[in-house]
Amino acid sequence: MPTSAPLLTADDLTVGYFLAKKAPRPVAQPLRVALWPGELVCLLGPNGAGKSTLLRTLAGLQAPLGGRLDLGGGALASLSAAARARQLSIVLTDRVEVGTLTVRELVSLGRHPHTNWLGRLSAHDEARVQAALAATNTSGFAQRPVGELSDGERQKVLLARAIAQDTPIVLLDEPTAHLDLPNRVALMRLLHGLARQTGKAILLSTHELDLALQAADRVWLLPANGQLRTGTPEDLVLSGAFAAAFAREGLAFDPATGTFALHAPTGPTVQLVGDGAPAFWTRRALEREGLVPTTSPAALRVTVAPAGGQWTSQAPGGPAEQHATVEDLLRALRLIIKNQLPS
Ligand SMILES: Nc1ncnc2c1ncn2[C@@H]1O[C@H](COP(=O)(O)OP(=O)(O)OP(=O)(O)O)[C@@H](O)[C@H]1O
Repeated sequence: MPTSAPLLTADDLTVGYFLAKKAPRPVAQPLRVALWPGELVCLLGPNGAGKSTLLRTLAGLQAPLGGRLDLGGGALASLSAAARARQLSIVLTDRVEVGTLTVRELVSLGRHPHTNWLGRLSAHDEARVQAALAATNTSGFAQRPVGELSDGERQKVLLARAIAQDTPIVLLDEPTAHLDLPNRVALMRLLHGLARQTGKAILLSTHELDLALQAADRVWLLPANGQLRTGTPEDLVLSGAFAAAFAREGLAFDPATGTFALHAPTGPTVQLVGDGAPAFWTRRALEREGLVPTTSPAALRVTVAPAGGQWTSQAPGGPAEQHATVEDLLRALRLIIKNQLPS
């Protein structure tokens, strides 16, 4: 745990909605959390668990049903909108209507909480805008109208605006939603570096479980039962909390590989001999076939050459057969299973 003071604390905080006749409808159990400087925190949980509701509440856009929320040492509710905007920026998933603003103009709006009443940007403000455009790889279309951008481009521009706002706390609701895989990885790397280098606390909700487990310093795990758990990704995986939060019938999280099992085994066990990338990908192919790869001795054996490019299969009592591709190997295994390993 960092030694400095937290930037934001929530105590006994209940988030949710007031329904008809002011009846409160909490979407999570009362929670106690803190955001620390320099940490990238990923808020994970299944659909409808309450991630957006929690983010909006932490940003002061939605009143809590109960409890206490402090920002920068004082109650969040007591801060003016301008003071709050100097402490905290948020990017939501809602589509923002920006008229004919160009990318640069929209990102420049991020400096608004720091400018005087005329709203004129200083050289320092301009430099911040420029740096935010560069960091998010959006300088190339700075002069284009935001209305003409693709969803992924717009998402990066909104992040650029939040970075230009340069607040100690940054909250992002599903910032990876419209990005392709390389851009998702780049974004997580950017946010992790930003938190580390600038001491900001960055909290983002995401359904990118794999990326979040790799990048997050801390995970806030919000399961459907509304009981928030926090910890390092590793502690939450090893304790079983992560698997429990995403448990579904027939879907299991495998803590040994950090992935959800896509294929249910239906075939025999195969001893897989070999290591490195060739063995990893061979294992994936065997699992897709419904086989159960193991390192222990088994009647059926597959050996992967250390440099890849060559596989050997061997049925019980049969000769060893060479294969040049995974495709050939799988074809041979299907024949062996059909003819020599009757179920
Ligand atoms: N304005 C609203 N009034 C009442 N209930 C709402 C309102 N907005 C959302 N909810 C409910 O609050 C719960 C949490 O919704 P929320 O959008 O916070 O979940 P989420 O974890 O962000 O979901 P997702 O991963 O699908 O985006 C859901 O049951 C949702 O139906």
